[in-house]
Amino acid sequence: MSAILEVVDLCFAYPQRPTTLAGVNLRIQAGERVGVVGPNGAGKTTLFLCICGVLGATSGGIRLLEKPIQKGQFRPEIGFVFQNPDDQLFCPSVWDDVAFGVENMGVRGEELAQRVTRALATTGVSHLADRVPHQLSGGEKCMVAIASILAMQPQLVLYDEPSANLDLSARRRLIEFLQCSQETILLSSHDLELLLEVCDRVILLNQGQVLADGDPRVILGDRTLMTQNSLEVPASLASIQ
Ligand SMILES: Nc1ncnc2c1ncn2[C@@H]1O[C@H](COP(=O)(O)OP(=O)(O)OP(=O)(O)O)[C@@H](O)[C@H]1O
Repeated sequence: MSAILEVVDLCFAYPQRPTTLAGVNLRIQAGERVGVVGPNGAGKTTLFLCICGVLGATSGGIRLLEKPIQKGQFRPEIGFVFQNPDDQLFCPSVWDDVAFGVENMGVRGEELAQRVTRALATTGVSHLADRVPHQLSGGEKCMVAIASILAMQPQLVLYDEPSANLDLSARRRLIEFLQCSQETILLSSHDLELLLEVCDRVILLNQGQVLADGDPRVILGDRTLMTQNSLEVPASLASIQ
């Protein structure tokens, strides 16, 4: 079966810095929901920035839908939801923000309106369409930022710490949304309980290398592996051991 995303021997170093990604290999099939865990500085965000072409690999390669990712080249098949929605929302209204990326793809008129309407409905924020983005709550901004990506109809969505700064009910809405979402997902988070609820596979990254790849309950429940990598077994798994 062909992969939607293939990362082969990916290495990356920031200028004048030691290697951040040291030979990452990853193969993701369409429809998978893959969590990425690892301690601070493990290279999770850097990996995402390479996958979406913001950073160029030092060596190795990335293929999305069998076509190589090239630095700086816009690929609408991939969407990146930033950790901080304020980095993503800058228009005078929510509607404009959700329309922005789609318009840049050259979509206009009825199709543009339909895509924005659908993305707002899918993320449960249709009622916010006329609001000023920077006046929204953290949870509202998070869902609007996701809507702005979904409107571009990506096949693979990268979520970088999507539950950071969300209260319990906003986090719950996010989990329910992710559980029903149709796209292939790569989701980096320190919220291991969220990963257990959403993901069917987890990758453990540390010092720029994939140290484990498999069933979330097996990997996140492995006390030795977790401790060695400055992580903790999530409470829901610790209680059943
Ligand atoms: N723009 C940059 N220039 C130089 N070094 C950077 C840059 N961005 C990140 N780094 C370094 O690269 C390493 C990996 O950072 P990265 O943000 O990818 O880790 P992370 O796993 O996402 O961490 P966290 O869980 O804390 O968000 C860190 O040592 C970090 O200091």
